[in-house]
Parts: sequence; C-alpha cells; structure tokens
Amino acid sequence: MLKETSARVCGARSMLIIGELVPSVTDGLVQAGWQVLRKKLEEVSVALCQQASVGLLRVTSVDVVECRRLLLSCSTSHIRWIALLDGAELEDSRVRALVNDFCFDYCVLPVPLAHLLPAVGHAHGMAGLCCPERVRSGVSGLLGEHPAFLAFLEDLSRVGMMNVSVLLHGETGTGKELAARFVHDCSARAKAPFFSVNCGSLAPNLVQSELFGNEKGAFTGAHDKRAGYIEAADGGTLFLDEIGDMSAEAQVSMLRFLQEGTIIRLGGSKHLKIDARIVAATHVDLAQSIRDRTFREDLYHRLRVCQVCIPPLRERLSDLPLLAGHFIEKYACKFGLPEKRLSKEALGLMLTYPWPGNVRELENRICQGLIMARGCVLTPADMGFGGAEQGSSPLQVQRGTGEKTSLLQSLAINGGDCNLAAREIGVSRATFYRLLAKHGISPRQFRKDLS
Ligand SMILES: Nc1ncnc2c1ncn2[C@@H]1O[C@H](COP(=O)(O)OP(=O)(O)OP(=O)(O)O)[C@@H](O)[C@H]1O
Repeated sequence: MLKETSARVCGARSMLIIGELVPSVTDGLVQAGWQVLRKKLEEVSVALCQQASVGLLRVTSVDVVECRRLLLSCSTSHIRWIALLDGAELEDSRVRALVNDFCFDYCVLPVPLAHLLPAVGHAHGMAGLCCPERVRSGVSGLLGEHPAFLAFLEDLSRVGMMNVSVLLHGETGTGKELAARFVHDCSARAKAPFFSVNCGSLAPNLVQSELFGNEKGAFTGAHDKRAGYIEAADGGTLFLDEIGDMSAEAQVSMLRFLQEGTIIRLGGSKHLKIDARIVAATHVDLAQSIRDRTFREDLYHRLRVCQVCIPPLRERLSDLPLLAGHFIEKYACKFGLPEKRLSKEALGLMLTYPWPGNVRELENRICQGLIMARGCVLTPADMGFGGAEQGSSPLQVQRGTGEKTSLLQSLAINGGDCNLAAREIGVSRATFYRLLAKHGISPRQFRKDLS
C-alpha cells in the first residue's frame, strides 16, 4: 500500500496547506502546477497527509502543541513539512523545537512566491526519495496510530527534548527499549552513543564493574582498567531496562551518579565526571518494591523526574492490522518467503485476545505463522492459537466471543465507522450500538483519524 503511496507522491506535485496563506501566493503555486488542498489544522487527518508530498504548515505559539500532535501522527508518511512562521515566533523555544524535529524547512512570513517555489520543489524532490521501509518503521521503529499511542509518543517527544531522567513504565514487550531510543533520538544527544543494558541479566558479582567500570586488578581477572556502561554513554544516553532488578549495592552507586554526576570505578578512588542521561524502564510497580524494601525510594525519585507509561497492545487494538502487516513484511523479507495475509478468523481472534506479551508476542506469532502457513493465508493455528483460546468454552461464552469478534473485526476493517461496520455484519445501527454497549466496545479506538 505504501509503495503505491510512494509512486503517487513521486508523480503528482500535491500540496497540503494548513492555515492561512495569502491568495496571490496560493494562486501562484497552482499556476506553477501544484495541486493544492487547503485545510484548517483541526480538519487534517493522517490519511489526508498521505496524499501530499509537501505540507505548508502555519505554526504559531498558540497552536504549537496541536501542530506537534499532527506532525507526530504523520511521522510515518512521506510528506515533507515546511513551517510558515512570523519572525517573532522563532523566539518561542517550542516553535524552534518543532521546526527542528519535524520540518524540512521553514519560511518567515510574508513569504514571496519566488522564495517559496524553490523550497517546495526541493521538499517534493526529497519526499520522492523517501525509502518506503523507513517510512513504515515510523518514529525510531515505533509503529502505531491509535490515539492512546500517539498521545504516548507526544509525551515521549516532550520529555525527550528535556535533559532529564525518564522512567518508562510498561508491560513486557510494549516497546520500552524502542521508546528509550526514541527519547535519545529526540534529544540534543541524538548523535552521541546510546547504550542499553538489562539490569536483570547482569551477574550479581559483575554488576558494579559492568555499570561503573573497574581499575586494573580490582578483582581476579581484571587485567586492565575498563570503562563501564555509564562511562561509555558519556555525552549520550544509557537505557537501564528492568531497573527494579538492580542490586542494592548498584542502587547506591547509581544514586550517587544521579546526584553528583560522578562515578568511581570498582577498585578505584577517583571521582570521574560523566554526563550520561539515564532512561530507566520497569514492568513492575516500583512503589510496591519500595514498600517491600527492595528498591530505594531516593533513587526512585531521582529516576522518575518524568514518568511515561506505554499503553499495552490490548488497549490499542486498532493498531493490530498495521503492526501485523509490518511484521509479515519484515519476516517474509528476512526468510525470503512470499508475503501472506491474515485469515478473517485469525484477525477476529487476535482482536479479542488479551496479548499478555504485547507487541513482542504479536511479532513472534506472526513470525511463527509465516513459517508454518501452508497457503497464502495465516490461520489461527499457524500462529499457535487454537488451544486454550478457543474450543473449550461453553456455548454461551462461545456465542459472546463470536459476537464480540464480529463487532471488533467490522470496526477495524471500517476504521471505526459504525454505519459501515453495522452494514458489514448485517445488523441495524440501533442493534449495532446495543451490541457495542453490551460488550463495552468503544468505536473511537478504531478511528485512525485524530481530528
Ligand atoms: N510500537 C511498535 N512498533 C513496532 N515494533 C514494536 C513496537 N513496540 C514493540 N515492538 C517490537 O516488539 C519487540 C519488543 O520490543 P522491546 O524490546 O522494545 O519491548 P520491551 O517493552 O523493552 O520488552 P521487555 O520489557 O520484555 O524488555 C521488539 O522486536 C520491537 O521491535
């Protein structure tokens, strides 16, 4: 689908103008061969942005947050943005950050046509060069269009820009490591190193030296002095996954580092000044760990200057087709297999499944399905479903599940449009709404269009 978009983008010189632009300039763009679509900020959708190669976006201090939300949600499309600003608006650091993060270029108003034409031509050329694979992989590889996911991305980009410690909270497989990478990519440290370490996987006797380094002779086998992860991440970011598993001793050293910005290598005495940003993640409730006295409260408060929670997959099920498509393409390419599609039953089942392993589980099931499927369709059995998820429930439960599956499936297929979804499963609108209420389903979560 994106390959088609790419072709469309390369061919037609289509432009989206969001906000006011003087009519003579708009007319000039049309005369120069541009297909121009004018919209207000609140009218723009992700789908609309995918139709254009260039977007002219009027940015003001007043709507900078809304503009950021839009640009974030469109970050998986080809469109190249040019911000239009009043000179004074550049005084606002939020506006500067937005231009820096998302825009190909900016023009200060009033902008003469002669100045604008080369800028939009250049942006169009760059949009045409865009690699579909990159576009698909979204922001730092984080794919998703569900409003809850976009709100999370927005929070993440906001904290990313500030040089503070971040605590990411999310269930296993929700993408915490990708999120940490995104925080790094958003920050002024983006070109400096990013390291990731899982605190739970460090051998207890090696934790100190792995994190803080060691001097020569610090312990048997320490033949040379060695930098630890924190030192290696100097100037950049260190991601500490499963921070709740950090040993009590390492917690003390980490606290000192966060308070003073210095470390002492194991076996050493010299304080080394290190400028590494810490992004930590946990899937456990650290407040409970504090109550259980397995995690230091003072360290917790140092780590969670900003806390961001990642929504589990079951709370953003409308992203399932997008993610599944991405993983089908990824593994078909990796294993040299033809791309396959999900059967209707598989999609239906996946829309009711609670996904305890989140996106990682989805990825693994798709990978398994691609390998196991005999035809060109992935069935539930190919993906390892079919045992406990189905078959063993009493008739009533089966019926309820079937009903819910049809509702979810029709909403997913029709982008949350209840009229179309009701027609798809052959019930009246009134019945459809009654069934939605019965199963506690909100059609909102299937609407990709944020506006
Ligand atoms: N939004 C997403 N878009 C695309 N891929 C994703 C997304 N979220 C997670 N993934 C993929 O799911 C897998 C798990 O992601 P990741 O390792 O970042 O999760 P995690 O929350 O750190 O897991 P754990 O808590 O088990 O360490 C990875 O292969 C990652 O690429």
